[in-house]
This record gives sequence, structure tokens and C-alpha cells, in this order.
Amino acid sequence: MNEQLVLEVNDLRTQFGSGPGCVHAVRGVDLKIKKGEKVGLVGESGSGKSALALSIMGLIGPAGQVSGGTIAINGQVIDQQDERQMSQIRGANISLVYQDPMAALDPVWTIGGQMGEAIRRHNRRISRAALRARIVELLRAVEVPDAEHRLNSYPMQYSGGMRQRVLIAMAIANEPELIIADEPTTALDVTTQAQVLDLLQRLADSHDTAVLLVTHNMGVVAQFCDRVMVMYAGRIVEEAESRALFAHQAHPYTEALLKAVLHPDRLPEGRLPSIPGTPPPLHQLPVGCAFAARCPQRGEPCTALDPQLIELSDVGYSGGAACHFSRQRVVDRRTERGNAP
Ligand SMILES: Nc1ncnc2c1ncn2[C@@H]1O[C@H](COP(=O)(O)OP(=O)(O)OP(=O)(O)O)[C@@H](O)[C@H]1O
Repeated sequence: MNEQLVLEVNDLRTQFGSGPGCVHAVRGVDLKIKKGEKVGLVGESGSGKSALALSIMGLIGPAGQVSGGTIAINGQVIDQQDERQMSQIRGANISLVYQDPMAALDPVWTIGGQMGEAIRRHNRRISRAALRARIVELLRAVEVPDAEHRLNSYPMQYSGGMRQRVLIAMAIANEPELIIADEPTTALDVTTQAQVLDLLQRLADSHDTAVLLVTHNMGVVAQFCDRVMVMYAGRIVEEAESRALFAHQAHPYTEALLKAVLHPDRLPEGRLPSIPGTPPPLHQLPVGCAFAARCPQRGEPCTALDPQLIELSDVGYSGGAACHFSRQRVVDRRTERGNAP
């Protein structure tokens, strides 16, 4: 069955600056998201996750540029230069939930006013009464108590968790097919994080909305995502169904990330746990695999040839990886397990 793709990104490239100091933040990323699917995008700080998310939204800003590739939404290739088309798509087809609700909300505008504007942007003809009813309905959907009155409050009068709920309400207002949530709970305490994620999950499920969740937190990915994409130095180095990836990792970088999670003493607050070494600078990438210098399993080809992401379903792994030794790793592991299912 050919399931409906809400997003298809091919060979996307994004850079900041030009010339010798040019930062290649996204280096040929392919990404497919099906209707209702929840996909996690993980990777260390600076790996290009936000640059990828913002590129898809057409919000990379004046400092950067999408220098190659295509983006299709619901099967239709979009023109990132066409700001009119992009502003139609933003909110209606794809919504973004930011990390910091205070930065995303206008402090001197009521919550109801801002939500109303988000709705009216894609529905100019809505009556005042219908608009108010929709705002209340949305605030109730994200479990803001006393919604009829709280819509007149300002962002400062909401708690951090409530503000993030408001952003989620604004993101779902026009029933987009895809929500991109960039570290949506990083600024919140652990209990509130869990509540907000649970809410996002329930709302997405009830509307069959796809979610691309950008996060440092592997635990969140395990709980929330059907599929995981692991980004390293501007590339997707592993992509797999969550269950497969958490059971066995086809890329040594993913393995190192998960091993590090098991060492809470190495867990800096709100960040991915560190693994030895640092990623290469994105303006000065090495020849061969970008992870080679940190890889405990590197071999002969790694410092000479840049590995491409290859599918591994033929050897029983529901995913793929960009490592010269991934196929061998998967095969060896299967042999170790005596080909157990
Ligand atoms: N406005 C900018 N100008 C110049 N370089 C930038 C800009 N924004 C991002 N970069 C660079 O692009 C690369 C990717 O950054 P990006 O923010 O996408 O990483 P990230 O994986 O989202 O990191 P984090 O998890 O810390 O948010 C980094 O090298 C970063 O320094």
C-alpha cells in the first residue's frame, strides 16, 4: 500500500555564509513523513536539527540559505522563494512549535488575540462569534482551565507549561497535516514536560497529525516516536523504526548515544549525554565519514570514503544507516542471536 506522504524532502542542503567559512548545516538530507506518523530527530547540539526544521518551514532567515534539494508537501513540490505560498503553508499544512513560548508569543497581546490572529490568517471570513468559540474550544483542548476568561490574559499571566499548551493550541488551530516541534519541552520541568508531551501525543493521534519531534532526549523519543532519524554533522546517519533502533543500533554513533544515556553521571541538564570527542566543524569537514575520528569501530575506508545511507531491511533491520560497516554489524548481531526473530 502506498501510504500518503505529508512531507518528502530530497537531498536538502542548507548553509550559513559562503566561501571558506561557509557552514554546511544540512548536507543532503532525505526525509519522508507519512500521515499521522511521529518521527524523532535527534543528534548532538550543532548537528543541524533546527536548521533542517527551519529550512522545511522556509524560515531559515537572512543568515542562511537553502542551497539545494526539494521539499514536497502532500505530494506537491513547494517553492521556498515564493513567500506567499510559504505563508499559506505555514500554519495550514505545517505548524511549528518552538522551544521557548515567551519568544514565540507577543508579551503585550492577549492570548486570545494571538490565537485569533493565527486562526484568521487562514480563515479571513470567520465571524467574531465563531472565532471566539474556536479559541475557547482550542484552549479547552489543550486543557487550559477557565478558558472563557483566560483568553483575555497576557502570556506573563500563564505558567511556562500553560504557555507551551497555548503554542500547541495555535499549532493545531488550522488542523495541519504536520507539526514540527523543536525541543518543545526543554524549558519545562520534568513533570510538566511529560504532561505537555502527552497532550501533544493525544491531540496528534486524535487528528491523525504527523509530528516531527526535534529533541535531545532519547527517552522522549522512545516514548513518543514511531521512527527515529539520527543526525550527525548535517547528515542523517541512521534512520529506523523506534523499536528496531532501541533494540539494536546500526550506526556506531547511535550506539554511543544510547550507551551514554545509560550513564546518568554524564547527563548535562536538558542535553544529550556526551560521548567522547567533538563533532567536526561544519565549515571544515574531514574527508570520509564525519564520525570517523570519534568512532571506536572505524576501519580502512572510513577516513577515505563518505558512507551513504543504505537500507538494511534485506538483512532484517527496519531502517538504514550511513556507515561502511552497518550491514556487517547487523548480520553479525543476527548471527550472535542465532537468527532469533
Ligand atoms: N544564524 C546562523 N548563522 C550562522 N551559523 C548558524 C546559524 N544558525 C545555525 N548555525 C550553525 O549551523 C549549524 C547547525 O546548527 P543547528 O542550530 O541547526 O543545530 P542543532 O542540532 O539544532 O543544535 P541545538 O540542538 O543546539 O539546537 C551549527 O554549526 C550552527 O553554528
